[in-house]
Amino acid sequence: MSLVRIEGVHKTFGQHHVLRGIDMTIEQGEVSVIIGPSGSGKSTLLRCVNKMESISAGRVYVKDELIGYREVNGQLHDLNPAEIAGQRREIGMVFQRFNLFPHKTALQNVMEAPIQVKGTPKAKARAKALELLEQVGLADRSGHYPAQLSGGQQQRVAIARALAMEPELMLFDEPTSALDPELVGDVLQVMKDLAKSGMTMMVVTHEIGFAREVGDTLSFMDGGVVVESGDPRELIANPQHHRTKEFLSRVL
Ligand SMILES: Nc1ncnc2c1ncn2[C@@H]1O[C@H](COP(=O)(O)OP(=O)(O)OP(=O)(O)O)[C@@H](O)[C@H]1O
Repeated sequence: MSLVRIEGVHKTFGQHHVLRGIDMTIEQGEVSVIIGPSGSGKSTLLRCVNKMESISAGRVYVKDELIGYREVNGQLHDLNPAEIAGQRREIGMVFQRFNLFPHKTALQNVMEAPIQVKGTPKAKARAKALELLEQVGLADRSGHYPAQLSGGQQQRVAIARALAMEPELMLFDEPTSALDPELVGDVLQVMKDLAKSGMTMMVVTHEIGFAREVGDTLSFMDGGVVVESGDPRELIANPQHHRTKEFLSRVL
């Protein structure tokens, strides 16, 4: 069974048809990397997967559960916010900007959601958060506030924070784009380790090296469609579509 099924997804913002029929499946443990030019709809697609955006047509299923909607006689009805929040517990998201709580330490940032959302006892949430901070290489920074951490360290806290909810699926939206170049490697390493541990991941990135090395599937999006997808190494070495070729020649 595919963990994620994206079926015929369209998204319009007013007159602007941003997603024009996206079909994609992601298997358990798969790392699905999405590349494409600015404005091609990559972020919008990720945001449709966890219902941060409503979709205009189509369906998204995670673990066979329709995300964001209830289907009655072929018609989709919005789930209520509590139901959507319940589904989002299964889907961690890491953004370009880390958006940590500035007045909370790294440890408090990571502990927060399990306590607030899942009612996890504080001691248990703390122990798990410390474990996760160690996993992302920040065991010695647990008492630091975001302003005392580099961008790369903040992003690793953000990853630990998402993992604290024990998600089935992790969405990464250009997680290294806002970082100074020398900080990118540490964040990518954490993502690589996560991939190795078997996490299912959808990753929007401009890091072609990451796509080649870590991705199981690479999809090239342009103009709101998936122009081509396949094995990352093959697709990068031998793109079939002229739009993919043109894009890769600019970024490689
Ligand atoms: N909330 C919104 N309202 C109106 N238009 C939007 C909204 N969000 C995105 N768009 C538009 O949808 C298009 C696709 O945006 P999206 O952010 O998904 O692209 P992207 O491929 O992720 O680009 P980038 O690589 O620059 O992040 C853009 O033209 C953008 O202006």
